[in-house]
Amino acid sequence: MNDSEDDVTRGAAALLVVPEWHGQRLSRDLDARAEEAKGLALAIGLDVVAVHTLRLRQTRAATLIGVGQIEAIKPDVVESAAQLVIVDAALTAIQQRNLETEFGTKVIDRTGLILEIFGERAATAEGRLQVELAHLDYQAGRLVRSWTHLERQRGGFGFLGGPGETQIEADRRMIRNRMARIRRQLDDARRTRQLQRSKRQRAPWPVIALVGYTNAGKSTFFNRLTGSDVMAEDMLFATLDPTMREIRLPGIDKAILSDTVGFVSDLPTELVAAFRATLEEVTTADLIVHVRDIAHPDSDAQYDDVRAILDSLGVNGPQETDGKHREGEDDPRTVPQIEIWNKIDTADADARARIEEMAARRGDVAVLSAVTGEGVEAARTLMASQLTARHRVERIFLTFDQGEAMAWLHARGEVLGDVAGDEGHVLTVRLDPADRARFERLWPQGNG
Ligand SMILES: Nc1nc2c(ncn2[C@@H]2O[C@H](COP(=O)(O)OP(=O)(O)OP(=O)(O)O)[C@@H](O)[C@H]2O)c(=O)[nH]1
Ligand SMILES: [Mg+2]
Repeated sequence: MNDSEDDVTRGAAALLVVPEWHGQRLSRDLDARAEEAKGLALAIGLDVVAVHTLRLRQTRAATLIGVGQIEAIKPDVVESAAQLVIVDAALTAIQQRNLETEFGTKVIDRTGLILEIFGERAATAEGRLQVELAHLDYQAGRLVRSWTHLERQRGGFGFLGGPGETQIEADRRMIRNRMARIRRQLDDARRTRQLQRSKRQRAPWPVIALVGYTNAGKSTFFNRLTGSDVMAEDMLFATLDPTMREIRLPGIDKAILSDTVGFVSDLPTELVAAFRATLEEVTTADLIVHVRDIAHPDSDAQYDDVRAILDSLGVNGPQETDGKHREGEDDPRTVPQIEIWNKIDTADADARARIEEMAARRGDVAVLSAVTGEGVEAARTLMASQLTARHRVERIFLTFDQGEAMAWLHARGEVLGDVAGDEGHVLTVRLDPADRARFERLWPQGNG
């Protein structure tokens, strides 16, 4: 095995292998997949010097890809002076090791790559713990020498140079202990966050969460709406930790807009939990805005990936077979959703006409360009109308000393009437059913 892997860092030359085999991710275009994988590599500063897309008739247990294909790639590894080979698939520990021997370089798979990015991007203490946990989980299954942020951080676990049994056992124990400690720390962090969130729920402002596939343009749209300057780049996973800002919408004085981590297909299972925790904000949002790169060749496949994650978060409500949004759904866990079909400026005239026609048939879609600003006003109006669409008119009695509840109702709903009696007010308020329930929790009616 090659011994130079510790030098593999940012700027390293990488050769990318994108295999495809029957029954796997057929919804995606192989070239688009190669582009995405390149984007992932770029996101941690690797320099992709060569790309090999492969069609496999069957996968090989020892190396995933075929012997002939390995032989075909080998000379290119040498010629391109690649220090690293990235395989855009999930490799077993054995496959990874065998390929490293064949190529004489480090080999990482898609999971390893995404873990690297998350490791580099996680900015909060909790985010870092989650990523480390995912990384340890991944490591535990493959106690071989490997290139990981963990090693870079802690100077290695001693996987170097084919460790003996005892060394591996010791490493395993160390990993288990560390994982247990992280889980405890994460539990603490989660409790703190829940506390903070329940405080925030008292705040009367509606929360809008932007979600979407990585690079769809969430941060660009966010910046346009908020006039702020969140990192928006042609880079996958530019945003990892959620960012929140106040915005104004037509008829809504104040709402909180939250930018979130981008989704990606085949998210490593080890990372799904970390990913979900990052997205917890989304589950308590008043409106989910799904930002899509509508001109991307894999736009539909990306849509399905995002919907699947939203399903797993439980925000899509009871599932219908056609996967369409439900109209007038009252399940309190269901968060209303709209779609932003972004990057319309990059579509050619024909595609644009088709896209606009499709959007016109739906009441929950806004077509726009976050870069040129075209369509953004209409999107703001759509967001505002969706926030108020489910509202019902309610009558609520408040005693004179319930000033805080009164202010909450004024901010959160639309007060249509206020009749003062001997003991208090009877307010006629247009309110979202979810807010009605929230109000009931905050100020239970009947005790005051
Ligand atoms: N042409 C065009 N480019 C856009 C548009 N919106 C965003 N982009 C570009 O797409 C790239 C990604 O934009 P971001 O806003 O960072 O995307 P994101 O969804 O926040 O990505 P992650 O944070 O990585 O998940 C950037 O290069 C943007 O300039 C658009 O409407 N038109
Ligand atoms: Mg972003």
